[in-house]
Amino acid sequence: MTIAKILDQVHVALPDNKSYDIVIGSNLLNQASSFTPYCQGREVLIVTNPTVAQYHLDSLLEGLGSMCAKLNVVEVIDSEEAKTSPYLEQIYTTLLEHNYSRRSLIIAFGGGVIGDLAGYAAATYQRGIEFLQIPTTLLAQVDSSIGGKTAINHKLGKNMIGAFHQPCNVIVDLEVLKTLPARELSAGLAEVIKYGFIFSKEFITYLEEHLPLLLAKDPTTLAYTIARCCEFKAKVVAEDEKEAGVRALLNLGHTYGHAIEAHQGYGNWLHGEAISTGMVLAALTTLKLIEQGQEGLNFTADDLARVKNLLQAANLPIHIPENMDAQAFLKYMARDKKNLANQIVLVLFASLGQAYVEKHVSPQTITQIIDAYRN
Ligand SMILES: NC(=O)c1ccc[n+]([C@@H]2O[C@H](COP(=O)([O-])OP(=O)(O)OC[C@H]3O[C@@H](n4cnc5c(N)ncnc54)[C@H](O)[C@@H]3O)[C@@H](O)[C@H]2O)c1
Ligand SMILES: O=C(O)C(=O)C[C@@H](O)[C@H](O)[C@H](O)COP(=O)(O)O
Ligand SMILES: [Zn+2]
Repeated sequence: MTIAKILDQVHVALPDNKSYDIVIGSNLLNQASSFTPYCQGREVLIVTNPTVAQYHLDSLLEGLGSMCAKLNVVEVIDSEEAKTSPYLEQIYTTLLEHNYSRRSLIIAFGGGVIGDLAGYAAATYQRGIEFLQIPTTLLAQVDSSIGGKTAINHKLGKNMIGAFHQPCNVIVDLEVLKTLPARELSAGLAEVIKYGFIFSKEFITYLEEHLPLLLAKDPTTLAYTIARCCEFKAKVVAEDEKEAGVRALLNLGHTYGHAIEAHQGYGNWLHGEAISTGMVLAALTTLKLIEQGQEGLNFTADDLARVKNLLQAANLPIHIPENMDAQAFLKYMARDKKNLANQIVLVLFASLGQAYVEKHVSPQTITQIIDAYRN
């Protein structure tokens, strides 16, 4: 058996006994029982999909051994479409058919789609049961498995039906990334790069220098990068669990990006791809506000070029889909969860490596930005 190794551990500090650890390491799955106490003697349901199951389920089942009092697996379809009611229903039905109780535990074993769906099932089944995150994509390891945002989509808007429900533990096994397709790795890198844009110019420079190693899945570089991202997210979630303030910064690029995902049909643009273009639009919005005379912003055309270059180096799109005009964006942006009384709220660049929440961008300005970038 390959030896399991813990490489890092990040604590998410929350009130009301909701704190938990993110355990980062290699070969953790097939010795899972050693790294999480939460399955011992519990009735456990693993929620996954056929792709993840094909590659990694045997390993996890081996790792859980006989520690669970009951263990079943439910596989939903492998698609963003899984974040809809029929698949939530599939999980509830499995739980009920096997008499799972309030003391039972759900394991979300997959990417962000599985995490959001299984997390929402856990938040709502019998008014809420515990769940454990075992994220298997880069995106899920650095972002979606942490912080307790769980949701399904609505055709009129992304993640519109959901709940804040924190996991009891997050187990990040770097080994699973070996089977992750290149396009999905790049989508995860969009959220990695996002942390640099929001919180740290030094991290941007690190990513500019280490992107080839990340794309080559170099284990040391991946481990360092994932741990730094988990730290960024853990800190902001600890400060503002339910997005009353600073947590909104994690939405950089998402107001534009979610509009792209919904308009294109969920899954056609990957989430990371949509927010890549969304972050370029956020940068263009900052530049537009500076042009309009807004003070206190320190962002230049050279910074925009760095934003675009880094995203492109990660093989991410930076252009608007051809079939989307400003009206198409505004239709979805008007329903964004951050909005206040009919005012679109955007997360923009205060400078390169520092984001802020902007409450005063008009639909006319957004139209000008999109029209200019399309041509
Ligand atoms: N809750 C949050 O805070 C949060 C944060 C960011 C994104 N999200 C959500 O996460 C979703 C995107 O997540 P994602 O990018 O992980 O996509 P995903 O869950 O669809 O996974 C991407 C693809 O990779 C496959 N896959 C997963 N692990 C694999 C592995 N180890 N090897 C091979 N293939 C593997 C999946 O089956 C899928 O086909 C979106 O719905 C987005 O809205 C949520
Ligand atoms: O954790 C957060 O907070 C985030 O905003 C992380 C985002 O990367 C993620 O895509 C999240 O699901 C978006 O949340 P939403 O509230 O805009 O749906
Ligand atoms: Zn995101």
